[in-house]
Amino acid sequence: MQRSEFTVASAYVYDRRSVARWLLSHVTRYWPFVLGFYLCFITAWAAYSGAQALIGRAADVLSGPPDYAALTGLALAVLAVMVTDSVTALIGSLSAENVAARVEADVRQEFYESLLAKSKAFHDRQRAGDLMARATDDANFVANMIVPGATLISETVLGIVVPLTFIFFTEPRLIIVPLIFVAGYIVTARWYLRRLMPVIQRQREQYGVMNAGLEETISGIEVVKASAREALERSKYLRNAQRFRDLFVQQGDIEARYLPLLLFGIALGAEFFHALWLYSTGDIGLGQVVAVIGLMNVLRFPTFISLFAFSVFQAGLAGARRILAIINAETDLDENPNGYRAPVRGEIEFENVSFSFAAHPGEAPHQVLRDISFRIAAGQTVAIVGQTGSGKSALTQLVNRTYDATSGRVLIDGVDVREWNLDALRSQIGKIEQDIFLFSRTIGENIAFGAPGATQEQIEAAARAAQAHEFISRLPNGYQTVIGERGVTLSGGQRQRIALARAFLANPRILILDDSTSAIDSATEDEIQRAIRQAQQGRTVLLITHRLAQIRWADQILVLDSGRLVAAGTHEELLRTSPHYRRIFARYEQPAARPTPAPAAR
Ligand SMILES: Nc1ncnc2c1ncn2[C@@H]1O[C@H](COP(=O)(O)OP(=O)(O)OP(=O)(O)O)[C@@H](O)[C@H]1O
Repeated sequence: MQRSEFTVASAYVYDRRSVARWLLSHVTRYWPFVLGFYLCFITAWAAYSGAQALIGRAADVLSGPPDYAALTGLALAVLAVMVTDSVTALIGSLSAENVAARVEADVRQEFYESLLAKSKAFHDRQRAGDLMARATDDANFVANMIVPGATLISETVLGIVVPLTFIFFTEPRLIIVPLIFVAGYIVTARWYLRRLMPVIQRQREQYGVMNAGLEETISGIEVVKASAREALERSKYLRNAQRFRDLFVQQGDIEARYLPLLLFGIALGAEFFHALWLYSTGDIGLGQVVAVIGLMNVLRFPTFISLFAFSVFQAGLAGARRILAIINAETDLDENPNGYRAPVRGEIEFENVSFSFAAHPGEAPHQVLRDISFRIAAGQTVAIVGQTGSGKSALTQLVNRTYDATSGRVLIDGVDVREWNLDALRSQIGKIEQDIFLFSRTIGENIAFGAPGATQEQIEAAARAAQAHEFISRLPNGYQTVIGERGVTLSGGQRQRIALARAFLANPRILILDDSTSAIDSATEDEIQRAIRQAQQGRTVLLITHRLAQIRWADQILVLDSGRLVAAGTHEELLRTSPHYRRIFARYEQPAARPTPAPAAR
């Protein structure tokens, strides 16, 4: 069974063992519509071919003595079958459209849920723009694969089989040429598809690459502008767009060599010749000649349209392959639905923990944490210090299972984090990241992100505790102010206070604060420090910070150096015993020459 960090109990189960099975399981979910489509289209093609046979019979009547009653009957019959053809084709199309629209929506939903279920390590390896291309464009191609792709292919098959059946019953000998044509058609169409498929697959991939580049440039537009890299980014995009265009030109080249149309022309001529020869020997009448040529002409549409239908179908198949590859991609963690659930007390223990980020294929894994052991009692505040890149963030990411330790154990309240139910564990651990992410929703919704049922009073109380209420109240719409894309309309300090309010409201038993007071002025810092001190009450806090005042308050300080825990203790102890700490302390002290707020009594 596939691992997953998130599952929807009521989700429909699709067969994901291969692309064909997956698509089939999506389509057959709506089998009554599929059945409706086929019944309608078989009727429509039978009616259309039947009309040709009736016209042939009319030609027979016309070549004999005048029989107006028979001609009127035949004309009415042609009218009736053509109306039947139109009505059933219409109902059939509606059924097919219904299936396509539903499958497209289902595929997107399934893809989205699978993305939510993947681990952070999986997302580290993916480019957001490429995932978006799969969710939007590829899902759309899957729908196109059904309408017009599969419907036109079905029409192609019906549009060949039905007229051939009518030809056989008109005159069995006249089936020879159409059968040779069908054999030639199958061989040439297969050859065409084999050439087309790799080009279309590359097209889909290239679209993902192009989209990923676009997404990166837009997300990093500030860096692009600050570095005056517009021209370079433009030429990179142009190269990607040209590669995409070239693949379409290549597709056009393959399509231009579509041989079945040429075969059809030859077959029509040969069949006409054969029919006339049988007519000249008196084996068949004029009506049969007219009917058979009419039926042969019916083959023209399916032969022609299959060129387009195959391309659309192949593009859908390539899109489906790309979507299913992500859905089926192995993820590292599992939500452990039957795992341990309990209110967290807040005790954290690392037992000989080592950790490496998953390496790219062919690369040696880069060990970030090495053989780390320590114990934090519930309710303690622990500062983690060390040079940049020493593994401070990585260490905290093992606590809430953003990643799993490569070896050793991380225990919360004496239970290995891997044995915890993932939801129970994560919902009780709050984190304020270095780079605070705010959603383009109202400030109130952002604060209530971890506690969706919170009332306005609770949201405001949390904002007050985080020293954020005042600035929020000054905003034009207060708590209803919608934050711009990626929170750009707020300053760094304001964002940090919103993140703190979010943490207050979620009220986690363990709180991780990653460098959360960097780059703010001292007045704001003072407010934030007050908020942080409040946040520390009654919970275990892991603090990654360069602020000496905060480090001094800590019950315990962990000193990391290149992924190793080189010292642990209180500020005074470490000053006496750890040269590493003294060095870090000295470095932190210099930029802190400006007044830092006095540590509050704890
Ligand atoms: N997603 C990732 N994939 C691979 N390597 C990573 C990833 N994130 C961080 N690293 C690497 O892991 C090492 C430790 O990073 P980490 O962010 O834990 O350091 P840090 O001590 O928190 O640094 P800083 O103080 O600069 O935030 C670094 O060498 C970094 O390059």
